[in-house]
Amino acid sequence: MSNTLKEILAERKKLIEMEKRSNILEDIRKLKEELGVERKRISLRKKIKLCNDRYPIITEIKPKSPSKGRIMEIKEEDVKEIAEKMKRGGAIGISVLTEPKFFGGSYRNLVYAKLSKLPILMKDFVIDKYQLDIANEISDSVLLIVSALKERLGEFLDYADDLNLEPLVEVHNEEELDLALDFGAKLIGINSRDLKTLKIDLNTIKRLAPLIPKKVVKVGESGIYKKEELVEMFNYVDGYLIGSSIMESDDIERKVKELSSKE
Ligand SMILES: O=C(O)c1ccccc1NCC(=O)[C@H](O)[C@H](O)COP(=O)(O)O
Repeated sequence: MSNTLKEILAERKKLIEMEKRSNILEDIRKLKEELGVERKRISLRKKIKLCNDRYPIITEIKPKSPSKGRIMEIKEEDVKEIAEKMKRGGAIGISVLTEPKFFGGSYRNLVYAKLSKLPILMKDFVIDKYQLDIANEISDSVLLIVSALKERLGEFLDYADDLNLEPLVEVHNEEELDLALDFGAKLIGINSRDLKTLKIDLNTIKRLAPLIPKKVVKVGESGIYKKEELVEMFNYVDGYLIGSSIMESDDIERKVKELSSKE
């Protein structure tokens, strides 16, 4: 495991303990009530399958990252407008980074993003079931990273199932993919970013996607800047998750439109 991922997971563990003590669940419930947000679930998997008129992309609210540093200075109230721009641009879902230290995210951002009424993916380093309880309050889907959970993936999938939360199971190599398939994942994300080296290689998607049965919905993740790259990736996957290039753009709505459009 890389030092970065090791560091992220160690920090996450400490923060989760603090979150448990600060009763973040109650805070989320209050904010939902204040903003009038309902918990009505929408399936990302279904949205991807039903999208024919444009490329199904999930856009990510990503304020900073280990590979890029600060991408955008965001206050939580800005999240509503960013999500609206993404929706107007044609995004079929929104991924919200909730890890605070390395990605500048927050759980409260999930509530603001949900105002868009698009399916929301809670994107974090989930290692404690308490994080699924938080996702259950407001999110539609939740990311489960195989390299972070390993054999514990099964129990997290079962718990997500109990909560009726849709898991997006992230893999980066054949071994992780086998584990995801053995545990019956129905929505699989192939991350082109190696979390050990942080390097992007879109060939990872080309290599792994054909190994996934047709009934499983495949989502490519990371590293897309140009439309040509995205169009090529759609020969392999059913949906794509894009963060940095959209967040870095001067005009989020236009960038999402440009990427998602089939014209
Ligand atoms: O983005 C990073 O630097 C990073 C570092 C360590 C672990 C995970 C990381 N990113 C998480 C993601 O997978 C991306 O946020 C997501 O797929 C979007 O990627 P991109 O379009 O390249 O921003």
